[in-house]
Amino acid sequence: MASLQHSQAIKGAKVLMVGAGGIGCELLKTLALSGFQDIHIIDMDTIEVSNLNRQFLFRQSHVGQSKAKVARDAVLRFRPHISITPYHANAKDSNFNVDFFKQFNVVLNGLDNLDARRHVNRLCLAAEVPLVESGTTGFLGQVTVQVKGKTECYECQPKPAPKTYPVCTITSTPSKFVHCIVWAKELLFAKLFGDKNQVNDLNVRSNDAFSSSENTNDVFEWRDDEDFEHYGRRIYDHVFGYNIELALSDEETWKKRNKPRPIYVRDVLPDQMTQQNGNVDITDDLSSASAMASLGLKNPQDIWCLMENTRVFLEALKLFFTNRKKEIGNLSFDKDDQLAVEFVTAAANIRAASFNIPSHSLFEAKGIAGNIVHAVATTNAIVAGLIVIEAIKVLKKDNDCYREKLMRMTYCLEHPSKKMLLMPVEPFEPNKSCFVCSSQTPLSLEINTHRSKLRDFVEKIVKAKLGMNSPLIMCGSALLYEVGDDLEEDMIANYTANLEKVLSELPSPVIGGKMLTVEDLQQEFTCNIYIKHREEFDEEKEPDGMVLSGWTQALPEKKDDKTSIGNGASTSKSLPTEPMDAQKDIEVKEISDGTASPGKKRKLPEFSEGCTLDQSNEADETRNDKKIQKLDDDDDDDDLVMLDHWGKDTSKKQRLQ
Ligand SMILES: Nc1ncnc2c1ncn2[C@@H]1O[C@H](COP(=O)(O)OP(=O)(O)OP(=O)(O)O)[C@@H](O)[C@H]1O
Ligand SMILES: [Zn+2]
Repeated sequence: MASLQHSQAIKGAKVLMVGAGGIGCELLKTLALSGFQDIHIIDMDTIEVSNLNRQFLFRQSHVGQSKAKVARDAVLRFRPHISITPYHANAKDSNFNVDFFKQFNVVLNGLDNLDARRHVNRLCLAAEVPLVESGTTGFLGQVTVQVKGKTECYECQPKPAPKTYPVCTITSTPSKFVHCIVWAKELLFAKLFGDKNQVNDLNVRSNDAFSSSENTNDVFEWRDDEDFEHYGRRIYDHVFGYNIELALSDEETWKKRNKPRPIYVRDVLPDQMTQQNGNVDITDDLSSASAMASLGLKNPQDIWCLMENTRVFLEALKLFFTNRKKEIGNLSFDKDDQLAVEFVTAAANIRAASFNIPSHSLFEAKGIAGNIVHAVATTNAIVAGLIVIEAIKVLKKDNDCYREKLMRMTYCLEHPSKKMLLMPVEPFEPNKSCFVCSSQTPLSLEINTHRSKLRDFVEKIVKAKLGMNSPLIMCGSALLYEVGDDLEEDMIANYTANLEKVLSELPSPVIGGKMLTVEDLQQEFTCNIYIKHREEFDEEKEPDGMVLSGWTQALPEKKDDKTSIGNGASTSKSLPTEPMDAQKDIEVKEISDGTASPGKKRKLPEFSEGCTLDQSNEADETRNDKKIQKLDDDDDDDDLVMLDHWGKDTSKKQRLQ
C-alpha cells in the first residue's frame, strides 16, 4: 500500500510522457491508476489500423486521430478529474526546449527510435530532469533510470551499429529476401524518390550501364513530359533487365553461383495490360494512396505472382509521380507509408524472382523492411509498471533514492531465469568519457579536408552521428554554419554557399590541427571536434570517407561483414546474461555489441537474495542466444539477430541476416 510519502510524491508531480504507442498507452493508464494527476504527453503520430490490436486504448473509429489526444480521452473516461495535456507534435520541435522540460519533475520515454531518445536524453540532461527510459521487443523489455551526474545517460554506453551488408551482396549477388528488400528500399527507393545528391550505389551502375546504351546522364531522371507509364517501364527494364544482363557479363561472379535472369516488362505484362495498369481515373482517396487498392489487390498476406508484382511496381511508381510529386526528392522509406511499402515489396519480389529467391507477401516484406517484431502487450504492461515504480522512487524527495541506491535498471526476460522473470540491477554510473553527459570530452575526426565539403560533415557527422537537429558550427570565433528560423537572408545565402565548399577552402579554413565547436541550441549541447587531415579512406570499411572517434557507437556486430548498407538504423542495449557469482554481482554483456564494457558489474537488488546463482556465465549466454535465435525467421548460417528495444523501429526485434 502506498505510504503517505508515496502519495504526496505522486500527487505533486508533473510528469512528461514522450510517446503514446505500445508502452505509452499502458504507461498512461498505469500513471492515472497510480494517482498521478498532472500528465503531459507528446506523440507526433496519428492512429493507424496496425495500432489497434496492440494498443488497447485505440478503436477503429480513432484511425487518423492524434494518438496523444485519443489516449488522453480514453483515460479521462475512468479518471475524469486528473489533468492530461496532449501534444500532437514531434518531441524534436523547437518549442519543446530546455525551459519546457524544466517544468517537469520526471520524464518518461515510450519511444521507438534512437534519434528521439537521444534528443530527449540531451534535453533532460540540460534541464536536469530525471528520465526513465524504456523499450520492449517481443517478450523482452528494459527500464532504466537516468539522472544527471548520478547514473549513466542514454548515450554513455555504446549502441551497436545497425546490421549492414556487403555492398556487393546487395548490388550484385543477393541470396536472401532481406538482401532484395535492402536493395529495394536503400538503393532503388532512395534513388527514385529520395535526395538526388546522396551517394547511392545505383548511381554507378546506372551511369555505367546507361552511358554505354544511351547518351543521357542519368537513366533515373524523369524526362519532361515523359508519360509515367513509359517512365516506369524504362526504370523497370533498366534495373531488372539491363542491369542484370550487365551483371551476367562478369562471368567470374557466376562461376560458383546461380545466374540471375533478366526480366523485362514485355516478358511479364502484355502490352495492352501495361497501358491500362491500375485505375485510369484516380478519384477516390484509397486508390490514389495505394497501388494495391488501385489494382484491386486486397489481402496483404497474399504472395503476388511476378505479373502482380510488376503491376504494383508500375502503379506505385506512377502514383508517387502523379499524387506525391512534391515529396519526391525528400522521401526516405517509412514502414508506415503504404505506397512506399507496396513499391518496396514489389521491387524486392521482382529482384527476388530474378535471383531465384522465394517471393514474400506485403505483410512479410513490411515486417522485414521495417524491422518489425510485433509488440507483446503483456511486456508493454510490465514495462509500464516498472517505469512508474522507478518514477515514484525518483519523485520521493525526502527519501534520497540516489544516496540509498534504490534506483534500478530492470530487464524483463522471456523465460523466468533462476526463478526471476524480472532482473533488476543497479544502474551504471556516468561514463566519464561520454561526449554527451561529460562535456569535457573532445571528439576527433579524421577527414580529407581538401575533398570533403562542409555539407558532408554536417550530414554524416553532425546530424547522423552526433544527433543534432539545429546545429551551429564554429571554427575558432568564425561562424561557418547555423540553422534557425530568425536568420537574415544574406546569412542563409552565406551558409548555403559554405555547405558546398570543401573544408580547407571555407572562409575560416578547417584544416588538420583545428578545433571545431559544434552546438545544438535547442538541446543546449556543445561538443568540440579536433580535426585530423587524412588523405585516403577505405571505401568498404569507411564508406563515409571520415572517421569520428571518441564517441560511443559500437562497431557493426560481425567482423567478416565488410558492410555498408543497412536495413534501417537501429541500436540497442541488449539483455544481460544472468547473475554471475554468489557475491550477487552480475555482469551485463551485450549480445550484439562487441564494445560493451565487460568489466563492469552491477549489483543485484536485495530481493534476489535466496536465488541460487549460477557460476557459469557462458551457459547462460548460450541460452540467451538460443532464445533469441528461436524468434528469428527461417534461415541460416550468417543470421544474426539484434535486440532493438533502444533503437529506431523499436519495440521490435531486428530480423536481420
Ligand atoms: N520524435 C518523436 N516525437 C513524438 N513522438 C514520437 C517521436 N518518435 C516516436 N514517437 C512516438 O513514439 C511511439 C512509439 O510507440 P510504438 O513503439 O508502440 O510504435 P507504434 O508506431 O505505436 O507501434 P507499431 O510500430 O508497433 O505499430 C509512437 O506512437 C510514435 O509516434
Ligand atoms: Zn552520458
